[in-house]
Amino acid sequence: MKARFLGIAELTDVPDVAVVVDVMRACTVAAWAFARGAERIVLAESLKDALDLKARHPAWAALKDGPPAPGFDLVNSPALLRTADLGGRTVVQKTTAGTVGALAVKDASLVLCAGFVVAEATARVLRERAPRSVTFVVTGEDGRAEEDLACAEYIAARAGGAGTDAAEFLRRAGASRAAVELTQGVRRGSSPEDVPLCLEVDRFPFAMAATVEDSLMVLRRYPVPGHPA
Ligand SMILES: O=C(O)[C@H](CS(=O)(=O)O)OP(=O)(O)O
Ligand SMILES: [Mg+2]
Repeated sequence: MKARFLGIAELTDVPDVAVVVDVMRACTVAAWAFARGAERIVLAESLKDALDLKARHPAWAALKDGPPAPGFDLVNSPALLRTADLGGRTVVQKTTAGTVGALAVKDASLVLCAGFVVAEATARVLRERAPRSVTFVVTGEDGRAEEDLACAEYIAARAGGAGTDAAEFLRRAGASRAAVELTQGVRRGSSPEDVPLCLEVDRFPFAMAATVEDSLMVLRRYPVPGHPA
């Protein structure tokens, strides 16, 4: 399996298989939303689209990054989400990087969304599918976000079958600009517990895949052989 690591702006073709990585925090938040019972996550193109969807579907939960805002029910924080009851609900998510990265590869035949919390499940899907090449979308900081690159490289190594120690990858992610800013409370709508939650390797047994459904990009749990979805 050949792996390439690209920022969103570097995507010039439609990949066959794409893994969209946003450790801090969109993909970690998405995984927690599923763990808290969400049925699906609609990835919105814009804040306006998110609010329009919420207005048309009042039972849905709208989520954005940054500070809490009128019309939105949730912020992009795993720590603040982990006590939410989202049983059976649809979440609409709009963030600066993660949701944008997923939408940028919506025409790929397989779009997985990942962070450390679903690393092995994601790698396992790749091992099973065994594509000739995988495009890792490093969503943060124009493809240079160290937490996303480290996680992408870790998943690629695991997908290659190597027995890979997570420690050095986690050290890089923990020293990233995003981790520092989240720890210092520079980023709004956050908790001091967000960084450790984003660095929990294999916290969840499921992978996450996004597909276009009725013109919306919808993220769902993706069954992993040998694990409950
Ligand atoms: O919410 C996040 O972690 C970031 C944006 S910021 O940290 O609020 O500036 O968005 P994401 O798309 O999850 O990287
Ligand atoms: Mg990010």
